[in-house]
Amino acid sequence: MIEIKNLTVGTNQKKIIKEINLNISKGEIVGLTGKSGSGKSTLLKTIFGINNSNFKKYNGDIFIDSLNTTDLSNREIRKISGRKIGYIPQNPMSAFDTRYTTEKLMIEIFTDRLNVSKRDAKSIAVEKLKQLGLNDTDRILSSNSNELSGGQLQRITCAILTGLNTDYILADEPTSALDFENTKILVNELKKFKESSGILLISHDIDVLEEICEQVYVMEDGEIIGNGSISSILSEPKSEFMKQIKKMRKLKDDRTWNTEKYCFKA
Ligand SMILES: Nc1ncnc2c1ncn2[C@@H]1O[C@H](COP(=O)(O)OP(=O)(O)OP(=O)(O)O)[C@@H](O)[C@H]1O
Repeated sequence: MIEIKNLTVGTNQKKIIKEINLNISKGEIVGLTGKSGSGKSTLLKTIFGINNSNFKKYNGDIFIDSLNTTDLSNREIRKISGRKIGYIPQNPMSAFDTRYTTEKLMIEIFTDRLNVSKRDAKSIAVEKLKQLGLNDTDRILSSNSNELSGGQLQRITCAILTGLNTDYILADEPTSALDFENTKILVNELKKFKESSGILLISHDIDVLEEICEQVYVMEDGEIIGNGSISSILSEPKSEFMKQIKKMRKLKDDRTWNTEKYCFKA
């Protein structure tokens, strides 16, 4: 289990996330939503140990399967990264080395971490890419990161982490760059993956959160202001942001209904 206890992080001038308490167990996808700038990505980066250099911890602890990772060195973080915990960044471009093709990158990671031959590593890469809807595997594998889109790079990261069978995945808006069909594919992969892993998922997509998260946390101004199922959160929205989401949802439902009515009439 990942346990976050009373975590407060920020710059010298300002606390960005405040007194966060949150748990992620294997077998569940925990959702995280909230206004832009409320601190969601900061929380994920803090858990993964890659926060901005001008940030400091004011208070709190992070435990990953009882190991206190709050003050681990970069070297120690690298050791658990990919095995115990993996991160799908919101802007994956900077996480990839543009000199590497996807094939070189995936083969290197799988041979190193899974102790398999290059041939087996390539088979795993092809299988995982296809599972994530990246069916044009020859092109994807022979491309460098600067020849691929942000959504493709996020799915490649997801393919690497599912290939490694990482214990916990922190995913920062992995569906935001995807069309409907590929969102469905990724959602199904996350659902399958949660059987053996725990996932913390940032999303603004209420339909996605509703479909795959039993527990969703809402952040505002660095604090968690509510949690529960999407239906319970929307039935008693505690902030302006959640009220807006409820309104948007109703508009969408009305539109769907109207469209159906119109189609039937026609
Ligand atoms: N390096 C930094 N120095 C100072 N403040 C920062 C830094 N990085 C982010 N912030 C501030 O921290 C706050 C939280 O940012 P964060 O990226 O965590 O928000 P978010 O909820 O993930 O937003 P979004 O939904 O737009 O991705 C914002 O006000 C942002 O301006």
